[in-house]
Amino acid sequence: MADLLNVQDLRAGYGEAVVLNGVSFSLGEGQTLALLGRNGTGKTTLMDTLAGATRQHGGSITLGGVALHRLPSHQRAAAGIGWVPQERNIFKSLTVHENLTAVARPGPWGPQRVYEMFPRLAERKTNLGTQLSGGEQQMLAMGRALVLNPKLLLLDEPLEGLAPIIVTELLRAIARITREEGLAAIIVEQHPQAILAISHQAVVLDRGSVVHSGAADALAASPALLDRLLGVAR
Ligand SMILES: Nc1ncnc2c1ncn2[C@@H]1O[C@H](COP(=O)(O)OP(=O)(O)OP(=O)(O)O)[C@@H](O)[C@H]1O
Repeated sequence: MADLLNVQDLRAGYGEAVVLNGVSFSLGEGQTLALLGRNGTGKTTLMDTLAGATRQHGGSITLGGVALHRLPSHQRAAAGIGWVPQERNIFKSLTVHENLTAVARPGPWGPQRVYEMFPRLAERKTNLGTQLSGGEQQMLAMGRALVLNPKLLLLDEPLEGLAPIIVTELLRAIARITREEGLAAIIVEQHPQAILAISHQAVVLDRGSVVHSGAADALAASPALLDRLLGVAR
């Protein structure tokens, strides 16, 4: 299978500070990768670096053969990165529908398809971002990334702080988008079992380096290894 994303010997961080030190991995088209690790190990820094929001000190990132290194964030979106940051960053003064139409790019994903995926958003089309619950904001943030018609979706802790019923709804949508619709994704999660269950690959970071890389189902089936890598057999 052809690689969609190739990360080689990546060094990146904030200003002069280097957080990621020699990170390498690749991801095939249509594959989902669970990005795991204890707190503060560099997961968000890696997502932000793929999206162009940190300082890259060395190494390379290619998406579909295109080098991303010199591209600013908005050009990476055009190159195929659909980034859903931890803070969600929706436009709070715009309506749900305006949030989606403001960034939509040509392709199979448009606002209508987002509403089919997230019926709650369809009901809130004319509500402002400020009027949405945390779960609805997360759905809108994902919808906004989807209407960019990306090649790779980056989801940074999409389930954090949400009620169990919303977590179930979001997990079902994420599984549909990745497993059924075949969109490649990298998903960061603190509680890995649910994400490992829908991922093909797993990468574990520790202190800015990759300490484990392999099949997601093998890691999910190894509580002792999960315990060693993440601290608890979750
Ligand atoms: N804006 C920033 N400026 C400087 N250092 C930062 C910044 N953001 C994060 N760091 C540092 O980078 C390191 C990695 O943090 P990062 O947020 O990437 O980890 P993480 O694995 O995503 O953690 P968590 O699970 O807590 O979100 C930490 O030492 C953190 O203090």
